[in-house]
Amino acid sequence: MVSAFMWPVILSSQSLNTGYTTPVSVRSDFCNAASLLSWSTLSSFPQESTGFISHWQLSQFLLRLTELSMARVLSLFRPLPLLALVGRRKPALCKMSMDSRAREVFAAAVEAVQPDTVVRQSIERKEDSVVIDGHKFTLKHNLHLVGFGKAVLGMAAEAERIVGDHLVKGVISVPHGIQQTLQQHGKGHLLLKENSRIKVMEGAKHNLPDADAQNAAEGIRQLASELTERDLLLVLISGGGSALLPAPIPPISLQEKLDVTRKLAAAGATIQELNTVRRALSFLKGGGLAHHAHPAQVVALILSDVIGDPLDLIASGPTVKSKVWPEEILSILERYKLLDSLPASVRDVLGRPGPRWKDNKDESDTPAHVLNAVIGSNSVALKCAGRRARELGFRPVVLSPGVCGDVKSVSRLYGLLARFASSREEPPPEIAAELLRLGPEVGVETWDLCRTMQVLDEMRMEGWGATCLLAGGEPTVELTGKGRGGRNQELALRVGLELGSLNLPPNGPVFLSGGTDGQDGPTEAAGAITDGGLCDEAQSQGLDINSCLTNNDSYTFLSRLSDGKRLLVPGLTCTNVMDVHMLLIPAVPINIR
Ligand SMILES: Nc1ncnc2c1ncn2[C@@H]1O[C@H](COP(=O)(O)OP(=O)(O)OP(=O)(O)O)[C@@H](O)[C@H]1O
Ligand SMILES: O=C(O)[C@H](O)CO
Repeated sequence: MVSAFMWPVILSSQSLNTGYTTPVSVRSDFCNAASLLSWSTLSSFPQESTGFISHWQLSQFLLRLTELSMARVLSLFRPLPLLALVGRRKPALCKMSMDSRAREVFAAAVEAVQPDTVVRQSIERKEDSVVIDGHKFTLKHNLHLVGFGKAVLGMAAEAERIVGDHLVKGVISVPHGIQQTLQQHGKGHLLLKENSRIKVMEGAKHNLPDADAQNAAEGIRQLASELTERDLLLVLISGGGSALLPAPIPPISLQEKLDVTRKLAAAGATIQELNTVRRALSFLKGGGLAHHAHPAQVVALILSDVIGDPLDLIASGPTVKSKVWPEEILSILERYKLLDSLPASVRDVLGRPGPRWKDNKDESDTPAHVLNAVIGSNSVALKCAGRRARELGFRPVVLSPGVCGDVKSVSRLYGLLARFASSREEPPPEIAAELLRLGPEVGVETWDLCRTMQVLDEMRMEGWGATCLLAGGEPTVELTGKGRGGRNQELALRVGLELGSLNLPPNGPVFLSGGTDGQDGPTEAAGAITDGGLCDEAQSQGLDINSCLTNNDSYTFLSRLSDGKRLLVPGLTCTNVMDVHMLLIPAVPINIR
C-alpha cells in the first residue's frame, strides 16, 4: 500500500535520477499536500509506483488532484520563489495600448539575441588569448573562421572586432541579399569591414539550399581541411545553417536532397526529424565539419533555434559527431509516406555500411578537439522579454521555451490558459485537467503548466494587475492548402478564434506570435497580433477566417484585414531563436471566493 508519507520521497528520488528540478521547498509542499489527501485517493494508485514515479504518473497524480479541488493542486506549488520567474514588486502602470506593448516586448526579445551582442558576451579577450565558455585558447596568428546561418554575418563582424588581429582567413555562408538588406536598414555594425579577411558568400534564396550555398559549403570544407594542429577554427552557427551548408553525399544531387527535405517539411515533419535526415545525407552535417578540421582545435559558438538547444540538431550539428542509423532515417521517411518516392541515390547512401568519411583521419571517439558553446537561445530572449514586460506594466510569467506540435493544439493550450487566467471565480477544475492532458502534446512539461497555473491564480487572487505570459518554441503546420502564410500567423489567428469563444468583455486578452528571425514562412511578416474581436472584425470586412485557415492563407488574410494592422512586420532581425508567443491578460476583477 502507498502511504501518504511515501509520495514525496519517491518523487524526489526520481527527480535526482532524471534531472527534474524539484526544489526542496516544493517537495515539502508535496508532502503537506499529500498528507491532506484521503487514504482512499492515494491507495488507488498502482502498486508499482512505489518504485519510481514517472512523468506520466506525476501528471496522473496531478489530474487526480484536480478532480478533488483546483485549490489543492495550486497549493502544491504555492511557495515557488525560485521557479515563478516573477518578482514580488508590483509593475508600474502604463498607458500604452496592449498592441503596442506586445510589439515592444517582442522587440526586446529579439534585441537580447542580436548576433553581435551574443558573440561579445561569449568571447573574453585577454591579450594573446581568448576565454570561451571557461576554456582558454592561445592566439598566435593561427585563427581561422567559418560560419553558416541567418545570424552569422553579424556574429562574424563582432568576432572579427574581438580577435581579428589573429585572424588568418575565413569563409561564411549567409542568406542571399543579406548584405544589401542590412545596409539599407542602417545595420552597418552587422557588416564586415571593407578589408575583412572573411569571405562572405551569399546563397540559399528563400531559405532553400542552392548552388551558391553549395559553393560556400565547399569553400568552408576546403578551409577546414587545410588546417593543422597549430590552428584554431572558430565556427559560427545559427538557425538556417542547414540550408546554407549543403554538401550532399554523392551520388545524391542537391535537387534530390532538396526534394526529400522539402516534402518532409510540407508533410509537417519536426526540425528534429528533418535534421536527422539531413545529417544522414550530408558530408558536413552530423560532425562532418569537425571531422574535416581535425587535428585543429575547433570552437563552435552556437545561436540555438531548436527546442532544448540540442547541439547535434542545430543547423544539423556540423561540429557534433553523430552516428547515422539508417533504420531511423527510413522510419522517419515512412512516417511521412515518402519511402516509395525516395530517389535511388538516397537509398544507395542509406544502404552503405561504415563511416561517411573515407579519409581515415585519426580521431578518437570523443573529439577533444571540439568545444561547442550555445551562446544564445529562446530562453535568453524570453527572459529579456519578461524584463521589458515588467517595465511596461505587466507581471511576466515564462511558461516554457519548448512549445511545439500542431498549431491547432497549441492554440487550444493558449485559449485554455486565457480562460484560466481570466476567470473571475476559481477556474473550473476541467480547465486545469485539460491543460495537463494537452501539455505533453505541445511540448510543455506538466511541471511548467502547474507552476504557471499557480502563478496565474496567485496573481489574480492578489490583484497583481495585468499579466504577460511568455513562451517560445516552434509549432508546426500541416499544409493542406496553397495559400501564403506561416506558422506564427496561423497560430495567432487560431488563438484569436479561441479568445473570441471565451465571451470575455471587450479589451480582453491579446495574443502575439512572432518568429524572431522576422520572417514567418515565405512572407515578409514575422507573425501577428490577435484578440477576441478578430472574428467580428473579419466578418464586418467580408473576410472568411475559416476558409483562410483551410487554405493556409494567413498572410493574405491578415494583409487584407484592417489594412494589415494586426501583422507584425519588424523586417529582417538578423537573428533567429525560434518563435516567441505572448499572451497579455488584463487585470481581472475577481469575485471573492
Ligand atoms: N502557407 C503557410 N501557412 C502556414 N505555415 C506555412 C505556410 N508555408 C510554410 N509554412 C510553414 O513555415 C515553416 C517554415 O517557415 P520558415 O521559413 O520561417 O522556417 P524556419 O523553420 O524558421 O526556418 P529555419 O529553421 O531554417 O530558420 C514550415 O513549418 C512550414 O510548414
Ligand atoms: O538550419 C537548421 O537546420 C534549422 O534552422 C535548425 O537549426
